[in-house]
Amino acid sequence: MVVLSKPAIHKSKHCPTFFPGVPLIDLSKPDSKTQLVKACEDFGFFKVINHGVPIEFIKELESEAVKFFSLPMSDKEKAGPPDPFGYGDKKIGPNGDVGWVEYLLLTTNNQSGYQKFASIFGEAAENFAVKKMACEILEMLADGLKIQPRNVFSKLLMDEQSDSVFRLNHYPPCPDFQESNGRNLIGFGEHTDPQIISVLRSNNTSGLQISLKDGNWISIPPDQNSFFINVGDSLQVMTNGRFKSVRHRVVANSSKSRLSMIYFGGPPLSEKIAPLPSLMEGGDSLYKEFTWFEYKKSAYKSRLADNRLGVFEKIAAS
Ligand SMILES: C=C1C[C@]23C[C@@]1(O)CC[C@H]2[C@@]12CC[C@H](O)[C@@](C)(C(=O)O1)[C@H]2[C@@H]3C(=O)O
Ligand SMILES: O=C(O)CCC(=O)C(=O)O
Ligand SMILES: [Fe+2]
Repeated sequence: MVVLSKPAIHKSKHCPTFFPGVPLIDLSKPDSKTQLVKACEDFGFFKVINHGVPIEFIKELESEAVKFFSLPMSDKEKAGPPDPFGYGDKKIGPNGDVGWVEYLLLTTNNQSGYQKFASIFGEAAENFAVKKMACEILEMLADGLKIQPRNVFSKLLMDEQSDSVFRLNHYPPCPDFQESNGRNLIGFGEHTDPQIISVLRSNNTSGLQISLKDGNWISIPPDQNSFFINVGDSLQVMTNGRFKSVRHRVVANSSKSRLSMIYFGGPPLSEKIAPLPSLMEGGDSLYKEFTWFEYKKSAYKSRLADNRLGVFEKIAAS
């Protein structure tokens, strides 16, 4: 990777330990919808097993990604810059955020100019079958919340105009960096995902951390056979704050590289993002009305760690 500027070194008061309490949900079990709702309320994050995505597809996609990131920089740069889609190195977003990461950002609706890469990864992403799984989870959540119709969330991802993104992140090992006294080199700085739902699969290298409601950071043990699900800002709004979009980050590893693949399921640009009427206690929305286009426009003016929903919150009357 070309060093452009120095990624942040994060000083945490406590060295994070692996947290045993992250909800593990077996999607084949009949009671999983209740557990899904609880996980979205308590953490905005959970791990799923028996997800139905063939492991061969995941492995195939992983080996394509390894091949891509092993290419000479001059070849990788042919797929860049990453605004809005393409190859990026260290710089994340347009507003000065940096991390110890290189990545490939792709649209899932094939309007990307990077056809060569879109065709390898775009098709693989479909085969990756994550969209189907994401929709199943969203339908189980609607059932768990007792909302009709059950495709109230999933139809947004199924829409032809769905503004979804597929991302491959590669965090090379950083051998010069000695982890000590709770200091971590940031691979991907803390943030929430703006979309409805994010589906993440990584290799067996650790690094992902989530923030609990009390603000403590916990490390998520990697599991290459499972998927990790994040509630995004849009789902927080649609549930009027009942589900929490999870703050998360990735810390770099001194000896092993981490490879992650994430599907960000988003709505069509014209979609109004607002609480579902049945979830508005006392009829009040916590948020001002906005479309996904307006939210994205505002998000792209923000820094990674910003609270992007803040400007759309209604100030509680005193
Ligand atoms: C700093 C930024 C990068 C980001 C767009 C943003 O302005 C704020 C949100 C960031 C994020 C986080 C989740 C996804 O990785 C991402 C693709 C997204 O939709 O929002 C990134 C954006 C990015 O890397 O371009
Ligand atoms: O790479 C990871 O494990 C997570 C990255 C992430 O949160 C993101 O790309 O939005
Ligand atoms: Fe994220």
